[in-house]
Amino acid sequence: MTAAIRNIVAIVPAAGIGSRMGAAIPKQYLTIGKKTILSHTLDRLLTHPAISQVIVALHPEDDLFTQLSQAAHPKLTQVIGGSERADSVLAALQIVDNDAWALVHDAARPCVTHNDIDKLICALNEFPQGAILAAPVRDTMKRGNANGTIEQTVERNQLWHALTPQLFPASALKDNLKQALQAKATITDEASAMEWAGMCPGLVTGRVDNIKVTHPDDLELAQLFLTQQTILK
Ligand SMILES: Nc1ccn([C@@H]2O[C@H](COP(=O)(O)OP(=O)(O)OP(=O)(O)O)[C@@H](O)[C@H]2O)c(=O)n1
Ligand SMILES: C[C@](O)(CO)[C@H](O)COP(=O)(O)O
Repeated sequence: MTAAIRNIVAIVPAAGIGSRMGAAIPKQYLTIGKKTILSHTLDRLLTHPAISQVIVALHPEDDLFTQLSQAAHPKLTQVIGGSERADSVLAALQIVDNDAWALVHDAARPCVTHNDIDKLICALNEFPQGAILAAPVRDTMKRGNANGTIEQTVERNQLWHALTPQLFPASALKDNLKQALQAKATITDEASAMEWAGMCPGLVTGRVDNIKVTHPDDLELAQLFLTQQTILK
């Protein structure tokens, strides 16, 4: 089967403030090795041969992005993000051609590999409505309650951690995301907007080192993974 030629545009929501990180600056501008987290992420996307353009959604008061070398990259376009992650993604989708595919990837996930991006793109042959990278849950899962004790054990069969990138037809994602937000649906990733519209996105097993840097202890883990990926190249 010949691979379909798709126009794939990467969207990087990078307009958050990183409150759970508790740093003096937004977490995407913290450095790992010699680059910021955002620079690591953008380099992974800008160097992937199947990605034609990278759109980064920035906080309206972001005065750090222009200091990154990637800011001048010819494939990169900036937009102003919104109050929630989904708003930032929707802002970026406004400038994506309707016939393109939107590959949405968190700025806070610097360890994504080209191999995982390739897996996701290839999976579109099996999942024409779109697909996401995800990691099957390994541990026994518990739901806690307000007093800090276990309420129940959650069935972990077919339970997955949703990762990014998440890859969908740009036009459908834009329409469904807009309508889901207008309906006040809880949208924490692109797949939830597509599910809200009745779609069935595919699950593509991704690497567990594709972590989202969220809390302070994630920084050391991301540094370890980035170092290991460089050594094992
Ligand atoms: N209004 C927002 C909120 C988040 N994001 C981006 O969405 C990604 C995932 O969000 P998260 O990890 O929650 O980042 P923050 O919102 O910055 O973190 P926190 O919730 O701890 O403030 C991040 O790259 C973040 O920059 C965004 O573009 N626009
Ligand atoms: C999109 C995401 O990374 C998938 O797990 C996650 O939903 C982002 O959540 P956040 O609270 O905006 O970090």
